[in-house]
Amino acid sequence: MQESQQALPEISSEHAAFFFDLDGTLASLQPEPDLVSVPGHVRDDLCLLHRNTSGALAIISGRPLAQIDALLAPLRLPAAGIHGAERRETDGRLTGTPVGSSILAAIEHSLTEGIIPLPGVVLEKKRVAFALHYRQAPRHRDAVRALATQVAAHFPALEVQQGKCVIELKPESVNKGVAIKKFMESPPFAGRVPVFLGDDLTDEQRFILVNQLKGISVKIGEGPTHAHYRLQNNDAVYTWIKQLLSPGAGNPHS
Ligand SMILES: O=P(O)(O)OC[C@H]1O[C@H](O[C@H]2O[C@H](CO)[C@@H](O)[C@H](O)[C@H]2O)[C@H](O)[C@@H](O)[C@@H]1O
Repeated sequence: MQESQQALPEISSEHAAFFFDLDGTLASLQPEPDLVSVPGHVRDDLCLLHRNTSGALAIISGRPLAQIDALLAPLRLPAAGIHGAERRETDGRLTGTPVGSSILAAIEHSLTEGIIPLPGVVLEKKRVAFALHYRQAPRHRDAVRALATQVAAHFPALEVQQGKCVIELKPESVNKGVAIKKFMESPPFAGRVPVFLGDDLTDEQRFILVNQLKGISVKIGEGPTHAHYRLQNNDAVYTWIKQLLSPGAGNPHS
């Protein structure tokens, strides 16, 4: 893991496939998930970049597709939601990873009961995953992790994942790396250079994957990382996207 990175290289949208994380990358972190928004000018720029790449731009997020769409409306981009458990392909086709409803009900019951003695901890239920948020009650971090681990032990199809002030229970067969690889297998992504921007600890494995694919990995914010490049914050991401859209960007011959 490194602390500092070189300046981002020139990137031509003709040859790149862009993958954006949402919270912490396209949107600034907020005290609660529902308070998040993506500025209108950023949505406009994503729309242009999507067009300039002939559609090779996808959102890779822990949020469900429905929330991704609500945050980016009216855009409906190719996307992997719930860390890849839900996917919308370039042609709009939807696929999902199923988890039995009785399992989901049992987990929801255990987590709901389990957080009663942990005031300030919020349970977010996604279609096939759960997030236990402790941003408002950081003192409960260890108890939240213990609860999630204990519940996951009964359901091997699910695994525990640490995020920023959140512990998630998600299908173990999916992750953002698998989602990026799948997009890269078909047009318009295939044959392009993958560019992935993320901010979280869970994005580190994705940075390693993108490095292996000879792509461009970009960490948002501070801290050690496997990413080769860094942008300091969301505003720097917005400025960088804007630069990609300027005439001749990334094309030394124009
Ligand atoms: O993969 P991402 O797009 O980065 O999504 C990761 C999780 O983001 C959300 O939680 C995080 O953002 C919240 C709003 O800023 C913040 O309050 C929370 O502490 C963060 O963990 C979302 O609620 C989760 O479902 C996503 O998995």
